[in-house]
Amino acid sequence: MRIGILGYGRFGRALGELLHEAGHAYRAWDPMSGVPAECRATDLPELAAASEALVLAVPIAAQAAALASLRPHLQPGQVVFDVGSVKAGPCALLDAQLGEEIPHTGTHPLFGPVSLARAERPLRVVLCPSVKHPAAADRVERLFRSLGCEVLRQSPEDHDRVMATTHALTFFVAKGLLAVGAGAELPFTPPSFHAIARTLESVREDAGHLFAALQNENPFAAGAREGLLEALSAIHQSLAEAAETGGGEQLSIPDLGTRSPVLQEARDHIDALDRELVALLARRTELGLRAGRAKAELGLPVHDPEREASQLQARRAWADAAGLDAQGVEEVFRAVLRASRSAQGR
Ligand SMILES: C=C(O[C@@H]1C=C(C(=O)O)C=C[C@H]1O)C(=O)O
Repeated sequence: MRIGILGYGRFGRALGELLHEAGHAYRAWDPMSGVPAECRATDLPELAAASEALVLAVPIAAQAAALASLRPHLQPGQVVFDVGSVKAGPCALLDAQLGEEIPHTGTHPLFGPVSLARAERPLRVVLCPSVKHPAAADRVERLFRSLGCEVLRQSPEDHDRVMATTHALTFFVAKGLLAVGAGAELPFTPPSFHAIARTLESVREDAGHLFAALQNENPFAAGAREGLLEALSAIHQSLAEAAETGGGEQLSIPDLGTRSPVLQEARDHIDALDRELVALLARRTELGLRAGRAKAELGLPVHDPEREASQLQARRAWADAAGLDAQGVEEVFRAVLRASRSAQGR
């Protein structure tokens, strides 16, 4: 399928790379940011004429204007979809501006430039079909599946309701934590903070317009924020009361039931950890394939003994620092490198 991307910001560019990796031809147009010459459309009419599917990858606040300027150049054989993080407004806009005539569907890819660069998997997409165009939803679903994505269908409202308490609240809490200095360089942090520290990092890296859109364009976000603030005040209040009365009953964490025996518990943790290791190996394989494609474009061979030697040296040093047997860790990485090379076809 020939794809046209309207809007070549951070997401448009990342989507273009994903399409390219999956072997799709795409072209892009953006009046603001520089599209590389090899995939740049001359102008909007030319982009529309050359594409079977058109992706609206502009900030939500700019969707109406972008769609209005695209509309005169669209044909009924094409399909249009947006990739915005909220769905009620954008899906209504697509329906209003494209109507019965131009097939369209709303989508929200649950990944972005940061998670794609880190080769995080699985890639998931929420698809909000227009009742007017069931076949368009099927076409766009097939396109995303061909990129290796899992596709989940939802109504725009159901999508936005879930996003209000997850996406919007995560950004809200992260903003608050950053505002009180939790994102600063700190001399030490406890393990319980590590997961949220990663969230702060990705929120900081996200485009500025995203925060406003998540909060203001999602019809359920304000209610979710109020609910969270009320819940936090109630906890704050009961902490203050407990401090006064010396009690702590209402603050005790739920009873987790009988603890599993030590061996079982250790094995459960080992299984969970190995599962994480396998997920990490999958990401590493993906990154190896990406490096392989980059080397192919540069005309370099897959096997790079110099790079491997320095990798093994660094990993031995990391093992030493962690109090592990350096030789054993080196053997693990030799196996990892062999698997990575063979995934790259060598
Ligand atoms: C991925 C690459 O290709 C090969 C595999 C490597 C790896 O998996 O880390 C490293 C060097 C190469 O022999 C690369 O060059 O970075």
